[in-house]
Amino acid sequence: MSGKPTVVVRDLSKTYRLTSSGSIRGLGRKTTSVDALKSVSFVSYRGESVGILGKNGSGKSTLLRIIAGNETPTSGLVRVSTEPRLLGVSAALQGALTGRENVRLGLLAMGLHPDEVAQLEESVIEWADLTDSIDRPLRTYSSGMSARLKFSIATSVRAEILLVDEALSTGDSTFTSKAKKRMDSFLEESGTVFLVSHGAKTIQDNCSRALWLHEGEIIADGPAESLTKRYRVWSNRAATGKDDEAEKIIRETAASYTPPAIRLSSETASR
Ligand SMILES: Nc1ncnc2c1ncn2[C@@H]1O[C@H](COP(=O)(O)OP(=O)(O)OP(=O)(O)O)[C@@H](O)[C@H]1O
Repeated sequence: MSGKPTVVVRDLSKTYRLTSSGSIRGLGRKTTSVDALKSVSFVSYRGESVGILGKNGSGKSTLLRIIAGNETPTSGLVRVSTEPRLLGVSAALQGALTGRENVRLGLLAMGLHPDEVAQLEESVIEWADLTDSIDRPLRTYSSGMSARLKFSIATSVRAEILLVDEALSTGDSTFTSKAKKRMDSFLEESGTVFLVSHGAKTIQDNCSRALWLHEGEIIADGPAESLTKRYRVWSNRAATGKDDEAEKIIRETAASYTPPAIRLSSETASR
């Protein structure tokens, strides 16, 4: 990859510590910890669409939240070329407000001036294909309609780094292909898209590169086409109870992965 680096992640780890009241009268409170990410390293470049694959609880959303700056890592380094925009289907839109009010609120929340909001509003609604229902409360929308609206709001303003958490798997096929076009035009303008999914197909259809997270660690980083094929085989073995075979795939995949050695130009310069 010859483009400019957009996200640099080095030795990133995240441990959540949970305290529970373990016994009567709060005596013997227990602290447990979850290693959500373990020494994750990679560099993304302009023009790349990077899929983050992995089973439930493998650390995908945690990684995205840390890149977005919404969460602090326990250790490690994250550098971004510009402020990333995180687009997640679970992010807050207000059910009691109309679609239009949500568009305004969303755009204002993204830091736009009210004049810019007024200028963009109609195009956001049009892209989401919600002209007829835009003045209805959002809570009356189907999940596909909400996903379209959210995607339209979040992608209406250019960002060099776009982080998408599962949004594409919520819509119907028309929306999925529209969303893909929008992402492609974004990539043509030299952005980087990160897309989180447990669905190999979503990643295969939308990404050039994939990272496979397993229990908080990257076990593969490579072309989406070949990596998603391997992931599918693993996923099939795991789902059909062929645990030994699934485990073997994980072991072999992890064994052939070498984390990148990352040195920042500032570090090189100081030598
Ligand atoms: N705020 C939190 N407090 C405690 N544990 C957390 C928190 N957020 C995530 N975790 C734990 O960290 C691990 C990774 O979670 P994360 O949501 O990043 O995984 P994921 O791959 O995105 O999962 P899914 O595909 O189910 O959304 C899980 O074990 C999860 O329970």
